[in-house]
Amino acid sequence: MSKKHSLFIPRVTVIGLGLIGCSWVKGLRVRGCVGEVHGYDRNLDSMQQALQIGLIDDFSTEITDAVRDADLIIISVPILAVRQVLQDIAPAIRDTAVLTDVGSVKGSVARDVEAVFGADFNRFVLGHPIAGSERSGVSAADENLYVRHKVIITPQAHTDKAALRLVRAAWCAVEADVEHMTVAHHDEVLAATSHLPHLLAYSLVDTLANSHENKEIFNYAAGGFRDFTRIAASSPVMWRDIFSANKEQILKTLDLFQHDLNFLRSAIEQEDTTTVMGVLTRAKVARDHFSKILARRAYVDPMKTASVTYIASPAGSLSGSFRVPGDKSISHRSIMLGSLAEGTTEVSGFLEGEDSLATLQAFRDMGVVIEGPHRGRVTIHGVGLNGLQAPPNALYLGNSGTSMRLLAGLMAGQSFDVEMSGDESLSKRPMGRVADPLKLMGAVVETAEAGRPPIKVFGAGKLKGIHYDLPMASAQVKSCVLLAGLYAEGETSVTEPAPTRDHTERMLKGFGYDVQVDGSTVTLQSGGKLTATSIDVPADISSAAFFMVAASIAPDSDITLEHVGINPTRIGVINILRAMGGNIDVLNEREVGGEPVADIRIRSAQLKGIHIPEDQVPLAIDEFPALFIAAACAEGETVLTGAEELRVKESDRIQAMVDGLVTLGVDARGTEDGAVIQGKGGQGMGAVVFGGGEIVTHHDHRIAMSFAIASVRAAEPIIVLDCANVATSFPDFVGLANNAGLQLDVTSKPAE
Ligand SMILES: O=C(O)C1=C[C@@H](OP(=O)(O)O)[C@@H](O)[C@H](O)C1
Ligand SMILES: C=C(OP(=O)(O)O)C(=O)O
Repeated sequence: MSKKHSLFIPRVTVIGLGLIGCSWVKGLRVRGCVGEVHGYDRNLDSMQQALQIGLIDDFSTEITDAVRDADLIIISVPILAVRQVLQDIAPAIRDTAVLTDVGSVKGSVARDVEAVFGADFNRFVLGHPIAGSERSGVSAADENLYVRHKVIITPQAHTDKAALRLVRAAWCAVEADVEHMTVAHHDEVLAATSHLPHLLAYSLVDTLANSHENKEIFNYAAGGFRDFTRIAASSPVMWRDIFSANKEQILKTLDLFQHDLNFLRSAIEQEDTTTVMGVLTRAKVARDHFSKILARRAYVDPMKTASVTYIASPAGSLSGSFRVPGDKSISHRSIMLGSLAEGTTEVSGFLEGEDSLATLQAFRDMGVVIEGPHRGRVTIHGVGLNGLQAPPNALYLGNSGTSMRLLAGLMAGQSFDVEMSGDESLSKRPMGRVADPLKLMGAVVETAEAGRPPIKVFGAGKLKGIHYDLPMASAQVKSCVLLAGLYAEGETSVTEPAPTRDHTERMLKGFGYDVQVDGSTVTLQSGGKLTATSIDVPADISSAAFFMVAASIAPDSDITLEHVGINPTRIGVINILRAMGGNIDVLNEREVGGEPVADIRIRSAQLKGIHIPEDQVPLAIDEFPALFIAAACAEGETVLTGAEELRVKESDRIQAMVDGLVTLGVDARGTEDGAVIQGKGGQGMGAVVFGGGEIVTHHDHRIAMSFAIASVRAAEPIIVLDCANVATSFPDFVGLANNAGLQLDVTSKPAE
């Protein structure tokens, strides 16, 4: 869509009437930003055609005539023709004229400008639009070719500011996104992202065309060949010029590529399928990530997620028997221990949520070959306790506190340095709680201000085993210390103030590592090894909790949640709901890979308010947002105490829940370590509890899902804002919820 622009350039000359230059002037013209446009091309036909379609107002067969009056001269010719053009126009240009180009290599053009005009010529602004099309020439000119496409300008130290402003404005006027880079950086980046792929495409087509079986090859060349070589149909002159003008950078990236190609070749020759899988899986992940960026059109910052809103309309009862996704805590640990094991670990039921995928990616970044996930199946080619490699960049752990805290412990035992960062929410969460014990063990750890991420762990020297009394009931801190203990001299033990989830201890045992548990103290020695195993990840009781509460509070509901993990350190939600009068049956109890599992049947029940026993708090720590909704639907008051940890989760969950409840008309207030909620369920199961309203989730997945389920007792729709992070722990929450009987609509728009 074109919009009017305040820029006005009286006279523009475009030299070289190809797609790139013509689209720019057409865009300027359509938007009313130019007075007259003059054209010059070596080809008379092109000039006549451009005149005919009104793209230019006149043309000259003498290049000097074309530029004589121009305020802005756009040079859009093949790179190696630039110097001659500059020499030809030098005697004729006005001494206020601004010049610019659109070439794919900037270093060579900078050298041409200097050679022709001298080192202090400051009115040439080097530019390069990253846009194009298979079509070419005057007739293909498109006034919207640059809309929201990147244009890179590479100003030099001496470039005149006013000239720079003019060229920038001329690109912005055609709605391009202008970025600045140095000349050298531009040529390095483009060599890798554009020049090398073109070189390879031309070379492959040439190789195959020369082969004896070329007929055969081209007859069946529909798939990969076609996709890979599309760009070999581009202009040979243009690319000959680029390959020569950016020779050094292209050769550098080609050498790197050849080295890696040889590596892959020898892996195939030696039938080293793990190495081959490593290359393929890493490449696939990178390409998938890139596709997502492309899908949002390359101009959107990939770190910013789309904004997703749930519109939760009043719904009836819940029914059905279904399985929620895999346990997040166990999924994280399966990747960690599987990576550090000797041999190949097979995981099924893995949670394909963003948090556990962040852990998976971190280990890929450290050189572990991991296949999948595919329908919850993951194959991890363990590298042994000392087989991790330094990652090429900082590990990005998104929204996931578990990833960062557990990894901190493991990283302290490595011989390399690692930096770990996360999203806005994770960047606010306390990491001092893991840095402190690690420092006691001799690790060198740095955090940002006030113990927040990013966190740097330096692979300095030897760790020593310690005994650590946990200052808070945290499984993440406990696990961090134990995992560091795998690398620490002697014995490491941790005593917890209250039982917290024990998946690390159980899984270490499952991998054959000796772990002693004595009351509230866990002890291990270094020097052992992990042996690969199979892991069946049960459904996550924390995800099941939303349906346990929803089915309890929605009238006439009866659901069964299949294969749910009921580890005794996780069943607080069942105990609390039962204490409130919930109708919950735990069926078919069994043990799968060291973790107890059951099917859980939940039927509607009139709940009553209680004072939640403090010993249940760590056992239900992630379920409180959902339990607050249950409390609002209960008869009488519910009091929560001893739950100050809720204030340092993905959001301050006490505040976020209380605020949301108040918005929906419930009398609730936060206390330092909990909340007091006046239940509105006294009118019976059929009565509504919540009014409509707009809920601020602070991008916290559990706040979002909790208010979504509140709709089963709402009078009006509940609008739940910023729900994108539900994907961290519960992909397809909406699909499962709607199947069970909720009425959730989703609206999504890309990030601003
Ligand atoms: O160890 C784990 O997998 C987790 C421990 C808990 O955190 P804390 O250790 O901070 O209580 C929990 O809230 C988190 O969702 C997962
Ligand atoms: C607190 C949670 O996770 P984490 O600490 O891993 O971000 C959660 O999932 O509720």
